[in-house]
Amino acid sequence: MIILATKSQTRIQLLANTGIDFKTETARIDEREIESSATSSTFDQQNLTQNLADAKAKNVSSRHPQALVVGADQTLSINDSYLHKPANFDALRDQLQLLRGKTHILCAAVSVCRDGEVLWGQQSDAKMTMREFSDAEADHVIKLEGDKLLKSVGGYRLEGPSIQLFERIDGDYFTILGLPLLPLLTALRELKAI
Ligand SMILES: Nc1nc2c(ncn2[C@H]2C[C@H](O)[C@@H](COP(=O)(O)OP(=O)(O)OP(=O)(O)O)O2)c(=O)[nH]1
Repeated sequence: MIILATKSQTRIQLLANTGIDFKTETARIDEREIESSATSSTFDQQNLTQNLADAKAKNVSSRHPQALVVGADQTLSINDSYLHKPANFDALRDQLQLLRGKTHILCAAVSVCRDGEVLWGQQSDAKMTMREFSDAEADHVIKLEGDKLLKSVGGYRLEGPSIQLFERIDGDYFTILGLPLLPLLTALRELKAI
């Protein structure tokens, strides 16, 4: 049995769209605690993101040792600082203004675990360059998308009207949505899970 260790509707939909049969369970970890203990040393977004994905997979695997558990995480950095899912619409507007006209990095990591042991993991980055959009343009996107934007680390959903806020995107679509799907499918085939 495959378990996706997430509460993310985006990740659930991405994996469901593949036709693979799986169950979901939320990982019970303190992401901020893991992040704060990591950022005391050098800034290493890939390593932090992979550690978070591993931690989510291991946490659920501890409750389902026979299952193949997939964990994933996504971090956003700009100028070596992390941003997180906006808490409300004011924070969302502030975050979009911070990202406006600049390039930020999305890193998505995925991990496959069984009986508490990480069998495979990989992460990938995407470089996201936003336009110098106006406040009115941002408000229009927020009006169209609503609180779904608060569930996204960048405060945007690439597959929706948010795309109007972007100048350039360098990276894999699935990485941007938070689940490096193609490497995951390869790993699941190699593990004879699909
Ligand atoms: N639909 C959509 N979702 C996005 C996009 N960019 C990021 N996201 C979502 C995917 C994840 O749900 C979220 C990244 O935050 P996390 O990695 O902390 O995951 P989250 O807390 O949502 O769920 P999880 O930790 O897996 O239970 O942002 C996008 O362009 N479109």
